[in-house]
Amino acid sequence: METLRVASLSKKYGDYSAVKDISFSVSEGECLGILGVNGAGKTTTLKMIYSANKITSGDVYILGKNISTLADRGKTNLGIVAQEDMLDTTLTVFENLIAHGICYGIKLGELKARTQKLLKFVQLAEYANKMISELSGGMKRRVVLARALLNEPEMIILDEPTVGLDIQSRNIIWNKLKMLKKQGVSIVITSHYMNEIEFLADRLLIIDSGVIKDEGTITGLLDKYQEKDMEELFLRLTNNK
Ligand SMILES: Nc1ncnc2c1ncn2[C@@H]1O[C@H](COP(=O)(O)OP(=O)(O)OP(=O)(O)O)[C@@H](O)[C@H]1O
Repeated sequence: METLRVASLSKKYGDYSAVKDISFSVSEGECLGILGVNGAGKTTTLKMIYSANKITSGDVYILGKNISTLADRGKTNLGIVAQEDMLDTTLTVFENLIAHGICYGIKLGELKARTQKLLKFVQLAEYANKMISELSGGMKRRVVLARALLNEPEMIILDEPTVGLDIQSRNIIWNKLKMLKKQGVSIVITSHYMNEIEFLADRLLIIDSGVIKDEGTITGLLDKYQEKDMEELFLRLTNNK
């Protein structure tokens, strides 16, 4: 089943075209890795999918529904890990998740149970009552991942989820994402870490200057361009080689 379909999506900031007529789709339980140099248009694309950016033209369908027709756009089926953590530093870890869950209309009893389960899932159960300011960067990213999963989304969108994290924190996040994928959750992820993409992505979308340069499986693209690794492939498709 198709979880996400992006059709002829474009974004202009004033006269500048950041995303130009791109189309792709993601199936149930599939992970799509979006690669591109700084400024290629990855975040702009993701933000249009999760309704943080106004779409200039084109359509986004989540589980077959055009998001422009949804009253509460995209909220119901999406989990979002944006580049910025956007955690409330005046609240504890537990309170942050509860406040977020309330926004989704999850009943308090159920919300508390989910929060406890998710904090265990991201290995932060013992930090539940700590203030956000007492956490390391890696711990905060794990709280953001737990927060993204509170509404039990069918698709998670992650914009550079592990940037700056140590390998332990990265591994925790990667393994959790792999587990979710096995459970049928669809994932769209951007990253500058090729090993992250190699570990998680079933399919790649390489974008450059707002257009799709190519897409396919890692092995399919390596074969097509006769490159031996992802870095070489990436450099070739983004005109740096
Ligand atoms: N709010 C904005 N107003 C004007 N231009 C913007 C805005 N946001 C992004 N841009 C421009 O749009 C282009 C695409 O930016 P975007 O953030 O989507 O790139 P990206 O591929 O996510 O880059 P990075 O890897 O650095 O996160 C860039 O040229 C950027 O300067």
